[in-house]
Amino acid sequence: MTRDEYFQLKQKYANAGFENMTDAEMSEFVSYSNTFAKLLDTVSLFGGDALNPKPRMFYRMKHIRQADRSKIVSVKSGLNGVDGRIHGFNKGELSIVSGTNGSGKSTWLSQIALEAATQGFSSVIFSGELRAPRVKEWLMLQAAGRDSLVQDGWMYHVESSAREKIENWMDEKIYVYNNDFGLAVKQIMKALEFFTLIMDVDVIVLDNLMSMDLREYPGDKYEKQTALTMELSNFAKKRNVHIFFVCHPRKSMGLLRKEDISGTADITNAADNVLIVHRVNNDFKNRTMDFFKWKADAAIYNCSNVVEICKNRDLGVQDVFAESYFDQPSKLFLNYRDEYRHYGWEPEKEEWTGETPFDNGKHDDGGKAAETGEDQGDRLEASV
Ligand SMILES: Nc1ncnc2c1ncn2[C@@H]1O[C@H](COP(=O)(O)OP(=O)(O)OP(=O)(O)O)[C@@H](O)[C@H]1O
Repeated sequence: MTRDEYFQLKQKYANAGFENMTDAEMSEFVSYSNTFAKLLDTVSLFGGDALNPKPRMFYRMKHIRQADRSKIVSVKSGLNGVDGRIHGFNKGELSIVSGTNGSGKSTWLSQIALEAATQGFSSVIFSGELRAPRVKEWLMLQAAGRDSLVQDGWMYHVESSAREKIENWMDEKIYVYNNDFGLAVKQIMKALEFFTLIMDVDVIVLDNLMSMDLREYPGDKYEKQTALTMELSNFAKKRNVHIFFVCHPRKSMGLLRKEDISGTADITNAADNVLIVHRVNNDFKNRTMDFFKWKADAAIYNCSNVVEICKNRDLGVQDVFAESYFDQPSKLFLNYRDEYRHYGWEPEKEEWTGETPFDNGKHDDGGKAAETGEDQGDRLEASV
């Protein structure tokens, strides 16, 4: 069949109704369909052929490779209640992190950069509100952990012997954007594009939407925010990084829900994960008792911060509350009160288990056993 014949037949049958076809037309149609089916296999209608590869605009089923979950690279947060349920944060995806002022968003994300570094991933942090020295100080305290801090009045400092080791270890693993280069979002995106092209970057923390200057984007406030979120989602895929994007809520009172996150629903729709960091204070207790009908003695109220998974596109997880215990001196989110989080700057050391020949080997963790992975997640849901 020539090209012209093919197009003539295609035209002829484009709007053909089977009921009006003669036998001759029907057999012509059948042979056309057969030819067409062969054409699909040989001609580059749905993408290129071996000699002339082109991206396919539409896939046929047999062209679609089976998803291989073993190829997904994910960064663990270190919080068992989160990692146990969503198996970490996949590269190529976007997470929105929200929470009221002071709930611990920046603190947790700074810790994730350390967790990532310990797993061999590198991160870039944009902090619109904290200057680079402050970002570094928080990272230093967290990396040092309780055992390598010295108290000075109400302040804590990293022991001088640990300081240099931590600094050297973090040096090419965690980068901080210099705000002097501007907070205009186009400039930040250009800088990230350039940086991720020349350096291996796995995680980007953008803290936060409100501190970015969106004036260069068209449209009203909400359209600008939506445009940025879509751009971040595409950027994460294109550059194969995981982006944590901090978005404040629209309201400052009441129990924060996914719908209260700033901007329109487009922001959370575009994200692969939506997480809310809550601080477990009296307000949180009262409002969750009211909203979820949790009991006053629910185990979740023993912890200090909760990370709520509101949306997880990959595994469909939602309504999971991951408990954490905030360690004030080191600013670490811990899985249980006396946990020792180990970061890559120091050699692995045996964690103190509290076991002596005379006790029953239990941690002082508010009555809960230390657990990891799935078990922890299951327990958390059961505990409220
Ligand atoms: N449960 C807690 N108990 C005591 N202090 C905490 C707790 N959680 C976080 N903090 C501390 O509160 C301060 C504010 O935390 P952080 O900046 O991480 O909050 P945030 O949610 O990012 O706030 P913002 O929305 O204002 O940027 C930090 O010094 C942090 O270490």
